[in-house]
Amino acid sequence: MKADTPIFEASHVSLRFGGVRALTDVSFSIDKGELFSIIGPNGAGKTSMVNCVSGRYSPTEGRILFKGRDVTRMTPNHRAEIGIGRTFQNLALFGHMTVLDNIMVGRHHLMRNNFLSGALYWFTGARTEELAHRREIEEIIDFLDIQHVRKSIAGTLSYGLRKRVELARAMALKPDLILLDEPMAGMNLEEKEDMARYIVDLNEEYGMTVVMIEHDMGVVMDISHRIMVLDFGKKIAEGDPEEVLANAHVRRAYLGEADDVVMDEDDEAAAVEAKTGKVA
Ligand SMILES: Nc1ncnc2c1ncn2[C@@H]1O[C@H](COP(=O)(O)OP(=O)(O)OP(=O)(O)O)[C@@H](O)[C@H]1O
Repeated sequence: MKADTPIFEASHVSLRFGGVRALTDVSFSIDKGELFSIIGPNGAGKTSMVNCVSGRYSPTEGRILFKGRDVTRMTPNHRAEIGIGRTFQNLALFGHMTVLDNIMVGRHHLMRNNFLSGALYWFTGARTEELAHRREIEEIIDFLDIQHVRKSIAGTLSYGLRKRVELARAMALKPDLILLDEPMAGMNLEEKEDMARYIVDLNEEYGMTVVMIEHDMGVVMDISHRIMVLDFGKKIAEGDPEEVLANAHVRRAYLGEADDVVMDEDDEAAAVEAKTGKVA
């Protein structure tokens, strides 16, 4: 990858579900080290976009590039292997397993050796590998302040702590790009503040590029370097927090403010579609 190649690029991405247009011709790019947020009203296409990045959905049209490589048709597992990690809007932890085991699950693909393979374990370097692996996991556990619950069963923890464990699992994959789907959802103010700090630190200290969907505008404006705004599946604005806040399209989409932006025919059609689920 050339030094100036963006770590991620979406080029003219459209996504349809039958007659519903979830995304229409969305293009954007993210530089290595950015903390990039995607915002927009309900149904704007944020989750659809993130799913196109993670590989859960394949765009109907357009291309997805990661580190300069075309990954448009690559499976989510393969994308995870090359450095795209994610958390989910709804928690996806194994509730009956311990915190530690949940985090280890995230790491399996990184391990060259199967460390359960008996005698080979001692002679193949698997043991050294496992020790290094454990050390890194413990570092992440310390980083997210979850030492005190490492042996607890995940399903018994508070919601805020479970969100943190889920973040630990995604971080354990050592992704270059981490997708955070509503990391503050359902949290109280204190939990939100903690989570915001962890996200800034994982971006700055671990050097992970972050793509975040979040409904809490205070947090988004506070920690994002750049923000893309979607409305009815289209990109309506992109820029730093100040630019986005000052943008007339955004004010209308969020606050219902009248402005001098006139909807074109496609916008009207998308609006009808979003309300009725039918292509106009
Ligand atoms: N699997 C699906 N099948 C059919 N339609 C879908 C599917 N996923 C999303 N959509 C539709 O695509 C549009 C965009 O949805 P999406 O979930 O991406 O929006 P969002 O911005 O993430 O919304 P929210 O903030 O409510 O989570 C909506 O009209 C939605 O109903």
